[in-house]
Amino acid sequence: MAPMAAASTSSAPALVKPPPRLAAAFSFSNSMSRCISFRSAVPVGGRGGEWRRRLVVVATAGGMGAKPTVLVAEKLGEAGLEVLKGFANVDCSYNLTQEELCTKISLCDALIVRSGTKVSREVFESSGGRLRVVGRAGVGIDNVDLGAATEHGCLVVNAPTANTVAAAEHGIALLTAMARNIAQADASLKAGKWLRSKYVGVSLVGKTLAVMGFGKVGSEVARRAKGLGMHVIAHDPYASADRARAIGVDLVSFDEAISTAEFISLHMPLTPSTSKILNDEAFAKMKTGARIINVARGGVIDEDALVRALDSGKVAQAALDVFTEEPPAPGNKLVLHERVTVTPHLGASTMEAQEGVAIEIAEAVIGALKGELSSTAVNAPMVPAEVLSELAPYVILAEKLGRLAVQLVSGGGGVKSVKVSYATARAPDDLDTRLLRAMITKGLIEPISSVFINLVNADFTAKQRGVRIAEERILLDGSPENPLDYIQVQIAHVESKFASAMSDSGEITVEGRVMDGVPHLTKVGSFQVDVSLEGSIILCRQVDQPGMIGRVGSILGEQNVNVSFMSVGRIAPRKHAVMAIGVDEEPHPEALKKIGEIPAIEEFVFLKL
Ligand SMILES: NC(=O)c1ccc[n+]([C@@H]2O[C@H](COP(=O)([O-])OP(=O)(O)OC[C@H]3O[C@@H](n4cnc5c(N)ncnc54)[C@H](O)[C@@H]3O)[C@@H](O)[C@H]2O)c1
Ligand SMILES: O=C(O)[C@H](O)COP(=O)(O)O
Repeated sequence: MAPMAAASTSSAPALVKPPPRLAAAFSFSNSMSRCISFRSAVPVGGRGGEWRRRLVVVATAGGMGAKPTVLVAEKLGEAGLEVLKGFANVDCSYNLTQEELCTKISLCDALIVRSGTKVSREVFESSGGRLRVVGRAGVGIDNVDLGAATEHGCLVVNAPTANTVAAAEHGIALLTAMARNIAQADASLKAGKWLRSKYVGVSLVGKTLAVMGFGKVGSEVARRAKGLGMHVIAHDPYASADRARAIGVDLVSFDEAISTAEFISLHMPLTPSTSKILNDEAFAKMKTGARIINVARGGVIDEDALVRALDSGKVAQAALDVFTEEPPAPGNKLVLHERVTVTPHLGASTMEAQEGVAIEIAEAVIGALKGELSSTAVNAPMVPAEVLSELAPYVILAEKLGRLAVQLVSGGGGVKSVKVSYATARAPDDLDTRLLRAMITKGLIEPISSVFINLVNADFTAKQRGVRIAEERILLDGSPENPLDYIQVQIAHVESKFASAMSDSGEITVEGRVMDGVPHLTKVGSFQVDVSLEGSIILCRQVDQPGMIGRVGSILGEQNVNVSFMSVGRIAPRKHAVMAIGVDEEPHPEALKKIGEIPAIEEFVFLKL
């Protein structure tokens, strides 16, 4: 047992023993059966302890240190597969039915898909919690149930850039092919006909193209169309006018775009607000003889309305790479329509794009499996690596304060109103608290539930459980060198099993700081303490008198419980004091009982960190 000498009572908290090396974790897993833990904060020496990110694959279903398993459910470029194989067991199983996918998924840590696999709620439910990452080898994530992914704490990453040019080139290919009836003329000639007058086309130069969705693909299409001599306008409620102006494009309203253009090219994502955005009403506003190109998603067009517009002559032609149902059912009227040019979702299908996408998604999935926060995360905030590294010890502090606070609640389940205060000299823009909030949530909820919490599902889970977490910043004068001075967590409208943890205003209150890179508990209720946050903690309120530290220490010593820290905070000499004792092992209930029987001890609580 560690000696307990030199502990003292004073109004300033006394530090008895320096903390041993700390290695707490921001974990993407809640149990050793899950594949990753991001053990993020290991002081590696140097002044004040330098924090370095350390990524540890802790376990898979195959046991500690076993490789994770990645299911690749659609064809992926070889280069990406090679990258994956260097890190994981890779199971390439294409054309799975939903049932087969649901069966396989419980054995997989990651899943990689393109647009042809529906990653439904059922898939997440069937994974039994093992699936940590879904990688979408492409842009559109409308085939992934993001809500279900988030609820299951599963990160979704995509590969948003590698197929941009391919999609833009395909858009231009469809535009030019449609204008000159290439597909129809080709089919006709192959059928032995020579119909020169039937396939007279229309010119592009000087015509107006409306680009609907001025993102990555849309802007590349616009750039290329300008090269063809077209007048390009765009509609995108979220795009920057400066960026559009830089390539000579005017941003206009939806109605202006569709009513003034001869060609309308769709480049927005499929979302509830873009679903069937081209419908009867929109077609009615178009110029007669308008031409439509869609390399975005089939669902942004009301396909029945487009058939009607084609049949009435309102729309002269359409060129479609994407369909509401893929593959379209046999007999689909658009596919068979004489004035519609179709391709089977080939926008991203160039050799170059597929290799690029495969590498991009392989790297994103491996990063996510290692616990790194991804720059292409779709359902989690992106936290830059340098911010993460700086926040690492505060991340641990945040989780432990949450854990302590909830264990102080009698009953635990009634936590509804939490206030987190960040005392900082930094301006709000220089302190991103999302990660800290997520970790406090993890600390608050995990001890009282079977849910595991990570950055993906923290806010969702808190909301679902009716836990309201209000954040406030206490702006301090001084140097903003460190991100935070202290974090305080308060739980309101609850009773505490340790009455001294209640602040004067009636909330359970715990406060902590990072000292020399190590998280410390520095306040409980209105008592100041100082105990390094590791192992477990015993908090005792006692009548402040000599010999208390020795008595408690001897009881723990008899039980071979190692004391790592002791500190005492008191209100005034010989009145009440709160003693915080850090212990490496969980004391036997008998020892706790004996501590409780010391006459001067008024209350005590044992808390696991
Ligand atoms: N056919 C293919 O193989 C293929 C290949 C790549 C991308 N895509 C699809 O193309 C689309 C665009 O991809 P991207 O990489 O350019 O995405 P992006 O996110 O860079 O761009 C989408 C743009 O749409 C805008 N937008 C959102 N709602 C809108 C609305 N109601 N009206 C107008 N604009 C709106 C956004 O502000 C954004 O600028 C996606 O649907 C993607 O899935 C298809
Ligand atoms: O959204 C995308 O990236 C494209 O639609 C490509 O889809 P694919 O990967 O199925 O070709």
